[in-house]
Amino acid sequence: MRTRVKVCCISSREEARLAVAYGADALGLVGPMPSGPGVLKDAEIARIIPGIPPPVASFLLTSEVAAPDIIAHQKRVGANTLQLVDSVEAAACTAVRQALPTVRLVRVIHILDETAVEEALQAAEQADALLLDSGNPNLKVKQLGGTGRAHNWALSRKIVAQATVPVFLAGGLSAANAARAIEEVQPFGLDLCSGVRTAGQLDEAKLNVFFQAVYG
Ligand SMILES: O=C(O)c1ccccc1N[C@@H]1O[C@H](COP(=O)(O)O)[C@@H](O)[C@H]1O
Repeated sequence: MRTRVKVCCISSREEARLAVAYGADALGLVGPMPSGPGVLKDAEIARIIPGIPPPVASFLLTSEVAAPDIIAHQKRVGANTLQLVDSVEAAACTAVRQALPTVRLVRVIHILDETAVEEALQAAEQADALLLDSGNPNLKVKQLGGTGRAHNWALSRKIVAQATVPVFLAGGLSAANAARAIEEVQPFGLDLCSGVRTAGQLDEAKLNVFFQAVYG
């Protein structure tokens, strides 16, 4: 199976074009967050999304947790996929699905310890895909992604082996560890932000070596 790639923290139409040119299957646009390097204003996200060609998916990363707020966020920007980076109740996910039946839901699980395995398998019941990242929602200023850190991939492997939906692996990925991540975790897709950036900008040379590492 071909490993899909999502390039996150897209900050302009030019970055979107570059990531798609190298083979990105999905682009991530980061809405307001308590922390992280890739945050954009909703108006900027709404300007970038119409430039993303089909069939490339547009993921809106939202830190909203209440159904009306998640729905309103999607409507402001028009993404076809919602990446829920914080902990969202099952009932809220059901309400979002009912209100936005054509929008895909990707639920993020931050891999802190073994309890993440059960959390992920339960979250999969209200998700089109899971995304395993390395944030820490328990901190005073929450980290909900974009940390540049890898987590315990043995736990991610357990989730991939048992999940009923596709699983993306994120957190500290780059050309240096992409092949090992694919071999050890066998995810549906890889998702990365800082590993293809230099001084915050999408770096074509890093994109090139990353895609070579993934596809050879
Ligand atoms: O990048 C951010 O600013 C961000 C903020 C809050 C939640 C998620 C965020 N980005 C996501 O984090 C992963 C991993 O980032 P990295 O590769 O470790 O730098 C990234 O792919 C985005 O999905």
